[in-house]
Amino acid sequence: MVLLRCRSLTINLSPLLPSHFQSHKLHTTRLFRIPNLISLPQISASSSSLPTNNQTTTTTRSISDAARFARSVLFVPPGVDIEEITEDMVLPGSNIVIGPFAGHSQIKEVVFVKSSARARDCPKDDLPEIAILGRSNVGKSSLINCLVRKKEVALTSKKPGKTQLINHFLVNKSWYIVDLPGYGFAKVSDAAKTDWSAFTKGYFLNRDTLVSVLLLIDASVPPQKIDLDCANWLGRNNVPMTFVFTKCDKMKAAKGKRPDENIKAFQQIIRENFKQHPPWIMTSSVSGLGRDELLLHMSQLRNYWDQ
Ligand SMILES: Nc1nc2c(ncn2[C@@H]2O[C@H](COP(=O)(O)OP(=O)(O)OP(=O)(O)O)[C@@H](O)[C@H]2O)c(=O)[nH]1
Ligand SMILES: [Mg+2]
Repeated sequence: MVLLRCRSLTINLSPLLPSHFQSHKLHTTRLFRIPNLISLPQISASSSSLPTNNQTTTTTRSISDAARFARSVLFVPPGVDIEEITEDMVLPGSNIVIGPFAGHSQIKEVVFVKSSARARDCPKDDLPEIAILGRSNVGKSSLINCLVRKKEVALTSKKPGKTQLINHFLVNKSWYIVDLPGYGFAKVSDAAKTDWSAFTKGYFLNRDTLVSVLLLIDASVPPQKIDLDCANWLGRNNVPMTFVFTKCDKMKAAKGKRPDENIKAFQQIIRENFKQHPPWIMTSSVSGLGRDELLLHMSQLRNYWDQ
C-alpha cells in the first residue's frame, strides 16, 4: 500500500531503452497516474540565459490556451488540473508545478541517525525519505548542507568518493534525507564499483519508504553518459526521480559551456531517451539558487506520499 501510494505520485518514467538494454522488456504498470504524464520538457522555451530567483513570475495568467505546451513540459503534481495552471504555480528555474500538497518545507532540525552499508541496515521506523544521488563530486553533500543551512551536517570534500555509506539524516523528526555514495568515481577499483552498484541498487529496489530520488546533475559540465545511464536505470525500475542541476552558479567558467547550455543539452538527450520527463530544477549550493523551491517540491512529494 505504501509502495502504491509512493509510486502513484510518479510520472511514467520508463525510458525508451538505449540499445544495450533492448533485450529487456519495457516496464509498464497501472500504478502510474496517467494525468500526470509529462513529456518533452525544455529548459526554457524562450530564454537561453539562466533563470534566477529574481525572475520569479509574479503575474497570474491562465495558460489554458497553452495547455498542450504545459502538458508536454511541466511536472503536474496530484490535485492540480492542468487547465487551471497559472505561471505563478511553476517554480522558477524548474518545470515543477506546485499543488495542494505543498506545505511546510523549511528545515528546523536535522539529526544524523546512522550510516548503513546495506539497505537492510537502514532505519526501520517507516518514515518517508528522499535520497540524494549523483556522480562523485557533483555536490550531494553540499546540497544537503545548503538545504539544512548547516556547514557540517553532511561532510563535503574536494576529493571524490568522500561519502561511502548510506547516511540517514532525520529532519524535523518526521522524514529522512539520505546521502548516498557517489557513482562513477574513476579511482575506485572495478571490484569496488561493482559492490557499490549492487548495494545502491539494492537500496533503490527494496526501500519501500523511498518517496523520491533527487538525481544530481553537474550543470558546469556537458552531459555525462554515466548520469544518463543512471537516469535510465532508475526510470526502468520505476524509481521516482527529480533532476537537480547543481553548480548553476558556475557561470564564468573560463572554458566550456555555460550551465544553461549544458542543461539544455542534457534535457535534449533525456527527451530522446524518455517517453516522459521527470521534474527538474536548477540549484546552487553556493548562491542558494533553487533552495527554497526544491524544499517546497520535496514537501509536496512527501505530503502526498504521507497522506
Ligand atoms: N561552485 C559550486 N561548487 C560546488 C557546489 N556544490 C558543490 N560544490 C563543490 O564541489 C565539490 C564536491 O562537493 P561535495 O558536496 O563533497 O560532493 P559529493 O557529491 O557529496 O561528493 P562525494 O561524496 O565524493 O560523492 C566541493 O569542492 C564543493 O565545494 C555548487 O553549487 N557550486
Ligand atoms: Mg558526499
